[in-house]
Amino acid sequence: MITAENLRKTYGSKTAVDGISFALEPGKVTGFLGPNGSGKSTTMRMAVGLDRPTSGHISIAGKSLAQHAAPLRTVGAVLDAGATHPGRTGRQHLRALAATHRISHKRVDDVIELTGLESVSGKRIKGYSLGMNQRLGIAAALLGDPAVLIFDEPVNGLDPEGVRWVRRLARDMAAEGRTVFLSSHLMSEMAQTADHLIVLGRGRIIADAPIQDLLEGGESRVLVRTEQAKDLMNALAGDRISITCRDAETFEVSGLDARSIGRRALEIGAVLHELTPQLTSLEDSYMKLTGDYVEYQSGAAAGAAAQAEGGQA
Ligand SMILES: Nc1ncnc2c1ncn2[C@@H]1O[C@H](COP(=O)(O)OP(=O)(O)OP(=O)(O)O)[C@@H](O)[C@H]1O
Repeated sequence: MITAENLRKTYGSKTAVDGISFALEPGKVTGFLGPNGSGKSTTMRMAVGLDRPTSGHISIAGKSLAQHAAPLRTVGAVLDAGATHPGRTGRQHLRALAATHRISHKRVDDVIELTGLESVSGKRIKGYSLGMNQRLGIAAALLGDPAVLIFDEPVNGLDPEGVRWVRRLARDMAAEGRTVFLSSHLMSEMAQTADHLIVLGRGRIIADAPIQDLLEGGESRVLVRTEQAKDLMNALAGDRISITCRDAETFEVSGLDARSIGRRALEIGAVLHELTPQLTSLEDSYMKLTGDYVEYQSGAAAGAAAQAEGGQA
């Protein structure tokens, strides 16, 4: 279990993390989402004691990591996959780490197998690809069989098979009762992995909710296609109902469900060719949530965020 209370970190005049509080539950994958520069890495570094909070606390199982006798057995973290000795082989690197915690060679072999590094574990790390390095970082994190896993952008640099592997690993680890905390700046990565999301924007929490709630919190829209579009739009117009015309026969309605629209169409004798609820995608919810919090926005992203913010009007 990871708990943050009024956690704050400033670098000079820059506030990286602005007084955040959260509690992560075991048995769940919690996604830590936010645009670049929103404070995710800083929070994770403080969780594992690589950075000190300016104020507030972050603890693991009730204690700061420094207070735990065997950190590798408490938390497995992948924060910087490049932090290895390039002249060592993968196996030597893992054995050196294992030695600091009296972890057996057998366990080293187990994590090499678990992370699919058997064929390269005897090779020097300097020849590893980004994906192999990422797997090695994960192998190191798993060495002490910890109850808490913290991975910062774990799928960066992985090929599609590697991405799927990390997702499955995260889910399996949570299913075994561990607390799994994964960061990403992409909602699409989290949608398939996380049970719960904490969304950061400029150092503050802008959402802390089960994924399902974020989906349901979005505005629902229904796509309608009929030859009598004009008549049906007139019949549907009302308070808190917004209608956006797509073409002569197609429009989108928000504020009414498909059943009510179908009934109204029957009343005025309009023949419907299509009546499709548009599911709010997690990506839409995320853009809507973070649109105002992005530090540097490209033209296209700025436009999309503004559109998500302003609805369909
Ligand atoms: N050592 C540092 N010195 C000065 N500023 C820093 C330092 N570390 C982070 N920052 C700043 O703090 C803010 C938060 O950075 P952080 O790396 O935690 O964000 P992030 O959400 O992890 O982003 P990314 O996905 O780009 O890694 C950024 O504006 C960053 O420039």
